Amino acid sequence: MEVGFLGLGIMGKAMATNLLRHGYRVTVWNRTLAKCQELVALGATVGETPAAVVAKCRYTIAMLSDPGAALSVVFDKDGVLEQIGDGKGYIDMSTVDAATSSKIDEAVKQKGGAFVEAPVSGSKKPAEDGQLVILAAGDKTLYDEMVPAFDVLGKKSFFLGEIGNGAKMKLVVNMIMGSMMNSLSEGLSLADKSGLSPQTLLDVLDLGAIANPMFKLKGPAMLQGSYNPAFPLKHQQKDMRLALALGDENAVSMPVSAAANEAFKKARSLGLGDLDFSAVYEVVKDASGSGQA
Ligand SMILES: NC(=O)C1=CN([C@@H]2O[C@H](COP(=O)(O)OP(=O)(O)OC[C@H]3O[C@@H](n4cnc5c(N)ncnc54)[C@H](OP(=O)(O)O)[C@@H]3O)[C@@H](O)[C@H]2O)C=CC1
Ligand SMILES: O=CC(=O)O
Repeated sequence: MEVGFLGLGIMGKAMATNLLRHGYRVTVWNRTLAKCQELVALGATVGETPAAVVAKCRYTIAMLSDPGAALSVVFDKDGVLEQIGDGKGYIDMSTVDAATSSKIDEAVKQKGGAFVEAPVSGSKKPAEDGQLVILAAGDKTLYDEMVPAFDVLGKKSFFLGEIGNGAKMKLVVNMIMGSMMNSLSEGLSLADKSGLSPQTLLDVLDLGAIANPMFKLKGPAMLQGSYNPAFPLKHQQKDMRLALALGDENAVSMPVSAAANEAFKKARSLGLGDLDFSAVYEVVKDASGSGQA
């Protein structure tokens, strides 16, 4: 099967690599074209523009940073819309809001193509290991055709019905994750400030009812001040912002998430946006007046 892949950031690179390893023929495009070379070394071919990739491939997957990028790759000159049409499918796996997905869906359908939104839960390592959780919605026929590829990329796919449901599910999940990261940061700060060992706190957490892979993976690195980006903080803040907008639309009060969003915003303003989202700890530590963690 030949697939196109647009966007070779942290996630896209790992996902396209997995497809190549599983025997897919993959044509890649990235805004910064030089990033395609690593994939070429693994057997990919390069399309010069999103339109060129769609012209060549029956199915094209996108994994882009945010709503602006997702829209630009579809609607701008040399974009997806120029070549999408009958018999072609477009699958956007970026984390965006439902309105962005709907705009893309309508435009692709108007041209005779099919569209599935399929954001993913799981970060760099699950992407490398083909262990993502895929939250798909939209055209069911295209979804069914993509299941073999989704099975390479992930450990489980959910089909959630109409367009927008995948985007909304992803935003709810990441809203919870962002709040949990803030809560962990406050806990580590409080432990430190009150004379406890933050590492012992992590050990205690790991044995109890709120043990989870995120605390286990990120906690020790946070104590080292090590924030090599798996999930960039700027993307987590984008997800908090979009989730809060969804809460606004539905008149759902979310004070915990709103406070977490402020901490991520503050971290961005301090230039931490390209670090891992766990770098929000630096902001929480400062706000609590905590010393060394
Ligand atoms: N990292 C993670 O753990 C996870 C991320 N996600 C989501 O997946 C998506 C990708 O994340 P990730 O790979 O980490 O992000 P990166 O920041 O590593 O990569 C972003 C990609 O988007 C491209 N891009 C950005 N702006 C534009 C634009 N205006 N036009 C065209 N291309 C653009 C970048 O191109 P260029 O190389 O030229 O900058 C790059 O290919 C995001 O929506 C994120 O929220 C979902 C689950 C986990
Ligand atoms: O969107 C990020 C993730 O870890 O999932």
